[in-house]
Amino acid sequence: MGKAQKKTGKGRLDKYYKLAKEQGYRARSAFKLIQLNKKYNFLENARCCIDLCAAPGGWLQVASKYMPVNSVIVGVDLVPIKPIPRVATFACDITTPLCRNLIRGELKDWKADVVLHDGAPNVGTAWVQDAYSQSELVLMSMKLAVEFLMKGGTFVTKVFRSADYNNLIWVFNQLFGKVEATKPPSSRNVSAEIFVVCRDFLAPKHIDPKFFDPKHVFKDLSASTSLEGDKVAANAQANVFQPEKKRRKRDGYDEGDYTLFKKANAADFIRCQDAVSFLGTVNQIAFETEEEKEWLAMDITTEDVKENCRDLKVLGKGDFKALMKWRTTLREEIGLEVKTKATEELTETVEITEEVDEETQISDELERLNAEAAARAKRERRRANELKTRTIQRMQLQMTAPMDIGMEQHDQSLHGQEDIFDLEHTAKGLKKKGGLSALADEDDAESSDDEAGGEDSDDEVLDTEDERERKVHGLEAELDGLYDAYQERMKERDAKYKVKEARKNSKDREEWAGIQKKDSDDEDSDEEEEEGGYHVMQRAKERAGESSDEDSDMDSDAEEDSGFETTSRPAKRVRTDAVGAGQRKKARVDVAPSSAKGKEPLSRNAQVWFSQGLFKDTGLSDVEDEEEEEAEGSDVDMDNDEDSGVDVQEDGPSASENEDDFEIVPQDEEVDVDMWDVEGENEDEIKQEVIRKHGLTTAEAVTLAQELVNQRKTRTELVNEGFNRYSLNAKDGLPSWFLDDEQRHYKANIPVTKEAVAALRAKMRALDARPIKKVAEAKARKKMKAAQRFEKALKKAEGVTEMSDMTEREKAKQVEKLMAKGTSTKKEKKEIKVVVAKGAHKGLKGRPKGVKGRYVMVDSRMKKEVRAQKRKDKAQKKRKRN
Ligand SMILES: C[S@@+](CC[C@H](N)C(=O)[O-])C[C@H]1O[C@@H](n2cnc3c(N)ncnc32)[C@H](O)[C@@H]1O
Repeated sequence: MGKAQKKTGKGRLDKYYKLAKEQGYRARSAFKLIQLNKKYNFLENARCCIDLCAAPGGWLQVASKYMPVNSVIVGVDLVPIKPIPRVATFACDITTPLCRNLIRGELKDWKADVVLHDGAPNVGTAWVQDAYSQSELVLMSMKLAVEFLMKGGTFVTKVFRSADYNNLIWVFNQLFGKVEATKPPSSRNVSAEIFVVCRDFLAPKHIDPKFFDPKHVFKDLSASTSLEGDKVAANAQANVFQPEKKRRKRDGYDEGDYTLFKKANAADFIRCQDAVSFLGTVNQIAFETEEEKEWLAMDITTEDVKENCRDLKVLGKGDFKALMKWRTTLREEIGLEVKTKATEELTETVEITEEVDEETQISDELERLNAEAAARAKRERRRANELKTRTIQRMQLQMTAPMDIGMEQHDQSLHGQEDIFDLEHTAKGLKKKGGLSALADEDDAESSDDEAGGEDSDDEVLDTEDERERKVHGLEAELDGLYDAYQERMKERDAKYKVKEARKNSKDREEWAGIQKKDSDDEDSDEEEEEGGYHVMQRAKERAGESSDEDSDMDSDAEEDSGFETTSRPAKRVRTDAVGAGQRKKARVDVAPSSAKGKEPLSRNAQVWFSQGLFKDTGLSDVEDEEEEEAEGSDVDMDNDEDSGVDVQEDGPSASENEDDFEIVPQDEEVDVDMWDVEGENEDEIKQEVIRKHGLTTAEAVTLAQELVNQRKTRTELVNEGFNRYSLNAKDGLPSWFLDDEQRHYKANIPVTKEAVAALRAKMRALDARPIKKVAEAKARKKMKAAQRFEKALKKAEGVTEMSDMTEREKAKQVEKLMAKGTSTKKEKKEIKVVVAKGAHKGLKGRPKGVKGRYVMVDSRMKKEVRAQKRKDKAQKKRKRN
């Protein structure tokens, strides 16, 4: 038995208890209604519902959730119900006329589509209604139901499988078209409750009042009582003599007695007529009264007897015999002489039983001798299977027999929400909360309760195991599929992800970790990553066709400045192809000087070094090669390019080939796996592409170049170092999520020198600092005009100094003025006054009085008159011509 299994109170903390807590239902019974509704769908279309015996309100919560908004929901119970939105509640006894009136007041003229009843008499409390048995309560609830139900309505009620059961069903059948009894999976097996769903209310005009009269409905009960009594006795005997075998109580529970545990007083046992039946029906004999306590203190009441009285359900044959002997002795002691006869009878019975036992023992022994080995093997097998089942249950939480949870496996009654009965999900949820073991334990308990089922469990377990394997495979496949789909979606939506992918691809192809530079540190590698991101971003943009004019400006700028001409050129080509033909021409003009400039920053040493044969293959000597290419290309394109004498662009098929050269090669796992296959023809091409593409644009490449230039490394060393522990990392058969994870966290420590990083940073900074082209042009224009003004001022100043009729002081002043004017960037605006000649001034020539500085004379009508005059002149000219 599991530790988490709280069996107190019928194992209250079961999965539905937990689910109810999780989902905010007030009672685990809410799931009973959910499951009933899932099966019969009576809530979805209901507009009015009455819940009789509704406290604490679990069913009301479900009704409120599943019924359409604005439906009328009324809940009644003896105890007050905490408010629930959209639900009217009141405390009342459903068997009283007051309750009827209250419901009527609440419903007004409405009729109910559904009446629910989950009532159970509050046995053991002081309520008046205790007098009512469950069956009577059901009958009362039905009485209310038929009063408020509309034709075709549904009545759901809980009944206990007692002797009244059939009578109740008969009555239901008289009033409803369809009557079905069902036990929802959430109803505990140990509970005798069953739910009857009565649909299609016939709404007869006249209902026989006898249908609601318990005396009438249950009238044949007493007749069957003696029969029942016999059955109970027989059952009890069976319980006593075969305590290890639980007999199912198929005849229902005794009226008002729905508990399994029974305690009786010792006096009852001693004084009862049928001690055997007594022992078969009672679980414990208690010594509570003074008299009984005296019996307890007597010598004949041995420790064994006391122990046996504590738990009668585990009595062995010897125990039983001892208990019966004790009873007989005690009866004699207390002088129950009148009963002596009966005692003798009973003693005889015991003796007979003893004889039967001896026979059974002999046959048992024989049986044991014959089948001992087989039985033991079977037992062991069963135990192993039980263990397996338990493990599987724990793993899957799928309930070995789906019927344990029944229809809820695909419960959609939660309106498209997560299926609470889909234990795959539920299990996960519970697992998180540590409820898994509790669930599994509960299942264990249930399975151990049901021992009879254990015999057939072999096949079941095997099936479950196969199923489990299949399930695990299925889940894995599903997970893979989901992961792929997730990646696809990420690619589609997330530009950043594209960039990351591109970076990943390029890194995969590089796989270079050869140079072990001691002064490299984490910071450097981080910087390298940062730097690499820019280029990857550019490449990703190019692939996605995102290049813009601004980008192209940046590129051209970059190229002008770059000391890494070889690498920036291919990027340029791709870009120029991407833009339109007109732009291409312009771009080519930009390229020409940059390529010429590009060589400058390479030191002589470097140039000499890169011109070696070694770099012919690696692409680091591409400067010259590409110049040659350009020369050839220019011949082809000369005709098209009027402005440019230089053309680095090849049109036609060869151009597109080149274009392909600079596209990111889709990541091919084979490339990684076969990377050291010397005979692989593609390998060199791929390498060349990588080199051409990256060249000295990455910090690693710069480091590598430095190492080579400074003769710290030879080619052989470089190649040897290429074989490292990372190079043999085969990726065959590994799931993609694992590879992705590795990609993210398992990084080769690529040594990068600080110098390399600094060089690339400086380059980036220079790029960032450069203004865009138009601004630069405007600035240049401004500068040029300033220079022109200055020159002009200088010339004027020279003229001033040469003047002989001016004093030196005057000359100095004049020159100063001129120079100030020449260097000033501000343009002086000449203020012109507009003077309207009015009155006496009209037609006057010369400066009008009181006006200083520049002025212009205007007439108030001048504009119109001038235009009119022009029109006239024009017309005259025309006439003359004609
Ligand atoms: C099992 S509970 C109902 C649980 C409820 N369906 C839920 O989901 O929360 C049974 C209820 O019946 C109520 N009850 C018993 N006899 C009653 C009566 N005569 N009138 C009204 N309520 C009664 C009890 O007070 C108790 O709250």
